[in-house]
Amino acid sequence: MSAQSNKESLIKIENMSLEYGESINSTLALKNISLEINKGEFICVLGPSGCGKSSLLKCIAGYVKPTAGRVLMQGKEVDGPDWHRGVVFQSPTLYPWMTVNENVEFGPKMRDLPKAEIKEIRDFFLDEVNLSGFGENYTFELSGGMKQRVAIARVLANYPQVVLMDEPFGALDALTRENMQNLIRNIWKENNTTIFFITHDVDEALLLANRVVVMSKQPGEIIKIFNVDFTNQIFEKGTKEVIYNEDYFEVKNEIMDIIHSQID
Ligand SMILES: Nc1ncnc2c1ncn2[C@@H]1O[C@H](COP(=O)(O)OP(=O)(O)OP(=O)(O)O)[C@@H](O)[C@H]1O
Repeated sequence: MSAQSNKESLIKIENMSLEYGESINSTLALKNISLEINKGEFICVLGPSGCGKSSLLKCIAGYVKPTAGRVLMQGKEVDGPDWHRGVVFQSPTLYPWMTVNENVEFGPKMRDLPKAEIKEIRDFFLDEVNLSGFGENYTFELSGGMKQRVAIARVLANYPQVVLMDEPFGALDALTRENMQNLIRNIWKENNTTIFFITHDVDEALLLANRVVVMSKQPGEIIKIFNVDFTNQIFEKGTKEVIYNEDYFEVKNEIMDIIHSQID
């Protein structure tokens, strides 16, 4: 069964607007956003630079409070950060004085889990991100892609209900980026994770998401939501065949047209 046919609501954004600052110096970043994120979905958000994508993610994470409207998670209003909503940023935020093992263990330790369980969780997720064998390394000894994989393992080790990713692969070279896309797609599929993922890259969105949300220029509003299935097709056929199919180009062109119409 695809994630689309299994609709159990996890996050509900209701008529949300966000204004930074006050009076003449204020910036309206988001306007009237309504969106439902269902369990097991992989949602990618696209839009022109400065349209409010990161602001939207921060509101869902609970880092920023909307000026109007609200964000609900399983019916309860989000009123601050919480490990149920794990966040992965473009630059991995790891503790440089800790080893890879210690970084991944951090969340489960904070939750006072038994030692054996912490070790089990750590080993499981380091294996998921193909970093078994690097546990004793310090993070400064790793490449950019490896650091980002540690950051993903560290978030997943908390078993969050949703993983919020803000251009997580934006700073990586093209090959590492493709590997990371394959990795996150596999993690999503294997663990039935819910992922909310911001990107500038239309191909990245189409190759990962079940739904692609396209936003307007600032103040960010949702212009259109595309239901797509290329990510599932990749499991069956392989990346290249999907990219070169007609449906793919049709959706890609429509999204590009919308984004271009929003750039002055
Ligand atoms: N803390 C803040 N204080 C004031 N204005 C802010 C703040 N954070 C963001 N903004 C403004 O809000 C608008 C949306 O910013 P945001 O970073 O959410 O957009 P974005 O779509 O993620 O941008 P990009 O694609 O360039 O990363 C921009 O005009 C930005 O300058």
